[in-house]
Amino acid sequence: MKNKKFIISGGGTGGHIYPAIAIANELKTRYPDAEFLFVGAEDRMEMEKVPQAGYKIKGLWISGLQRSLSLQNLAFPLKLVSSLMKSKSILKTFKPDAAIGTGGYASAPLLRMAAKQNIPCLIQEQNSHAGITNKWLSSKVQKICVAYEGMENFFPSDKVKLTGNPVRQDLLDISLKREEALTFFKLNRDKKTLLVLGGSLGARRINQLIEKSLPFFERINLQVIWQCGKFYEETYKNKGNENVQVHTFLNRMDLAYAASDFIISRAGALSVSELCLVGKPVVFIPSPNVAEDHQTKNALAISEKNAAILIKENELDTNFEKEFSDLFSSIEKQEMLSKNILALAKPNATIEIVEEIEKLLKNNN
Ligand SMILES: CC(=O)N[C@H]1[C@@H](OP(=O)(O)OP(=O)(O)OC[C@H]2O[C@@H](n3ccc(=O)[nH]c3=O)[C@H](O)[C@@H]2O)O[C@H](CO)[C@@H](O)[C@@H]1O
Repeated sequence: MKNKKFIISGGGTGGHIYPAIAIANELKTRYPDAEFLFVGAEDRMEMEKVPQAGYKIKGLWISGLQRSLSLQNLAFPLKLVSSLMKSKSILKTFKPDAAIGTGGYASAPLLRMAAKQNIPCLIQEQNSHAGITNKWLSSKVQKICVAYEGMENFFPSDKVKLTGNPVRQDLLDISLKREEALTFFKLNRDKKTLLVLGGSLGARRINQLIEKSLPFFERINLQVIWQCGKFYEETYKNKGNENVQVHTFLNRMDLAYAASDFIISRAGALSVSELCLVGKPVVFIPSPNVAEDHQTKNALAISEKNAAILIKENELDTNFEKEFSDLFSSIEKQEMLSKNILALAKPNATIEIVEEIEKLLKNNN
């Protein structure tokens, strides 16, 4: 039997890249001889993160349409045509058995051309509000795996399958990695640890809050692992001290989660799914600057079940210290949040998505 070939496209931000890598890893365990090719946008973070995960990637000259009027939009039709042509040629050479898209603009031309060539196509939507690319592709692909109920509002209902978001397997058993994690981050074992996450690119407002709150964290004797994001590296890289470590990006998220006792995080879809598996007390500070305010919806789905604390950006100045102090001083509250958020985890999502891909392969034989 000929070895399987899978082409996978998703990127722009970590929220699209890591689901793609999780799906590839699961496919690889089932088809150890399979060939994989990723397709991304040539100037985005997938071009670095995908090879780091051990996969080949080709870049397309493509970017998203800016929401505001912008000169960049003038080049968009040209980029789209060029990406469609390059996708066609990549597909012709690689000849995949299936194409998988996890959102982000590079997946639009690739999956569009794959569908046109009758290659079985599956897309995965991470958010409770469908992204532009996935909406555009939904009529062309065979299967759409989603993480939230009610996605039939965006997609043809007969194609939708509720699986949850595919999360990297190394996050599944982090409780066993606590010791390794404390050593890895050189943490003081007598102090509690706060992990601060601004999403894959970092978050300006969270960084401002953390900088302002450092004396408060010092007062309550808390040590901090602070992921500031690559855009904010210059501003914050020297703000660390004995108790505070500043990182641009954390490559070992499993150990960062394992080391932490409290987590402050943006509410990107993948972060939320990962935090459910991790099961620690979380304060969500959703970005208000994303389409349809979807991060607030992601966070509300958790906080409404008493499974995390949600503080909106415009309430940080008045509420943060009080809410965090209450959490810090109440073991009961910490345990309740941990228990409730763990109950929302969907650890089998990746497996279920791969089973859907296998069904497509069978139907195509
Ligand atoms: C500003 C923006 O447009 N954000 C969107 C983007 O978020 P973003 O790219 O931040 O995505 P998520 O929060 O969903 O996921 C972040 C991913 O990056 C990883 N990570 C993060 C920091 C780090 O230092 N190391 C690391 O590995 C996390 O473990 C996670 O796997 O895509 C998400 C999924 O479509 C959306 O819900 C978000 O609204």
